[in-house]
Amino acid sequence: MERGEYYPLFETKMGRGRVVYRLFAISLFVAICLIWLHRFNHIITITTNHTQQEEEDDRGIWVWLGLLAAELWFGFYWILTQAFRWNPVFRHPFKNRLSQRYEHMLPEVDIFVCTADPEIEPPMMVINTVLSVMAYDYPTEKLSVYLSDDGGSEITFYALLEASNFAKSWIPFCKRFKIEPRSPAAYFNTIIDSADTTNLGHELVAIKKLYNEMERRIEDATKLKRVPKEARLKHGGFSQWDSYTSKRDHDTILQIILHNKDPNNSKDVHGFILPTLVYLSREKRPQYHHNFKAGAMNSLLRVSSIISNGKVILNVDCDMYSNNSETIRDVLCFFMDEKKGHQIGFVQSPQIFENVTKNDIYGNALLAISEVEFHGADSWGGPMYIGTGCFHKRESLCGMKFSGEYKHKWKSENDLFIEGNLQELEEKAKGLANCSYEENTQWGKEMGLKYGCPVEDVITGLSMQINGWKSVYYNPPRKPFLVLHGMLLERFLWAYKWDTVLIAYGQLTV
Ligand SMILES: O=c1ccn([C@@H]2O[C@H](COP(=O)(O)OP(=O)(O)O[C@H]3O[C@H](CO)[C@@H](O)[C@H](O)[C@H]3O)[C@@H](O)[C@H]2O)c(=O)[nH]1
Ligand SMILES: [Mn+2]
Repeated sequence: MERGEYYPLFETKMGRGRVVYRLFAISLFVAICLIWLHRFNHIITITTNHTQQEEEDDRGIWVWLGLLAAELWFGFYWILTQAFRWNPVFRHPFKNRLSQRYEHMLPEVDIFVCTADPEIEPPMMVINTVLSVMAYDYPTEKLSVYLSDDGGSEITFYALLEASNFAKSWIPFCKRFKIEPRSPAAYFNTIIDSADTTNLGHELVAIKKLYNEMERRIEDATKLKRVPKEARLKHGGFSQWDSYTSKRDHDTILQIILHNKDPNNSKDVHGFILPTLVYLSREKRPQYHHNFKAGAMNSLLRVSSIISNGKVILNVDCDMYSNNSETIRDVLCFFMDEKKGHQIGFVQSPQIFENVTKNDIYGNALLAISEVEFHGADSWGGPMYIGTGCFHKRESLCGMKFSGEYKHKWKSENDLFIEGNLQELEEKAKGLANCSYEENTQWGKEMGLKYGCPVEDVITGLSMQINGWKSVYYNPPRKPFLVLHGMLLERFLWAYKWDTVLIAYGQLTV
């Protein structure tokens, strides 16, 4: 970069075919107006002109009024939706420039994975998501992965311990062979599909064997609903379940599984540091409302603030794995752009389903939203936050308001200083995930995710925009995330969600 010259870290391109679409939209609008006019005219004629066919017309008027009402409504709705189609924009990050300029001062990134029920969301699925995000192409010492388990399940914890061991081989394998995607299950599926194993040879066979062994142990434990005795004896973390009564009544369970302060256990097979990995099951008591995912996310925000305090936060549901290992770098191009980056509060990527049938005759893939409407929203201050596959600046999520003077300082060093050893840190962090912590605070109102709404993500995103932040929609050809098992699992989850909504609004005790 020459002195004074500014090369942006991303560019925004207008959608092609805008003029054609606008002509089409205007012609449709004229047509809608003509239909309205026609209805009005006819209704006025038959109400004022009572001379001919009076009886017949009187009966017909209700049909005409009904049609007018329907057409007014649909026309009005159509006009509103044009905002999403009028000016679609597309974002293109330049990650080479990011590396050139900021490779040595890339920020810490915290990744929050949420799970809530080991039966609906099997531990194998959860750890595949965790492994996929641990294997991002990003300096591992700047990456922390937190699993929030609202199911408080020992099996999920056991699976995560297994995953932390497997990661020691998996992460170097991913980086060495630059494989995609980095969820082991998804990757092995692509291998079966393409049968292209020749260049990876015995290394692939070895890693697949390790994975299969781990899978068998976890599947066995899941089926038996019991953690193997040896595992329990080996890891002190299981003792935290001693005081456990039920999923809705237990102390905070928190375990820092991998951390660079624990040198014996935090390195991969080649001696390189692994990302920090933390298991959290926040305290639950029957007399306190847990506020579903929003409550879990807010606990994670506080707990992570004293363990890694990443300035950028990625939130994914456990049924959605990372499909592109470069996504963090791409997204940082938006946040770190010297001119436009300051105001960007969050970067949302689409929810794309892994294996929707090719023709998708029922429109299950929701392509109109992900391929058209969100691009349209992006030109009006940005898309909504849809709860998963979203990167936030910690400040925007914690309720800070954006003002014109605000400039984010990306420092080369994290300002977090950890006193004492890991046990002390765990104890301190547990306190932040207690039920009573939020009493008489702004959590759930002005800070963190908002409570009291089944679509907590949408209202949280809107309030960030009210606070002055803009958002960006990032939808590259290789999708950043894929939702697992297509719609089948999603259908189950919807059923489960409506159940939780009914519980919330039916005032049943939870
Ligand atoms: O008490 C709870 C309930 C749910 N979850 C997790 O929250 C996520 C989303 O819940 P789910 O039941 O799967 O809802 P969906 O309708 O599939 O989720 C969509 O809609 C939600 C509400 O708008 C968003 O929060 C999600 O991110 C978005 O994927 C899942 O990972 C759950 O494990 C918790 O952590 N605690
Ligand atoms: Mn879901």
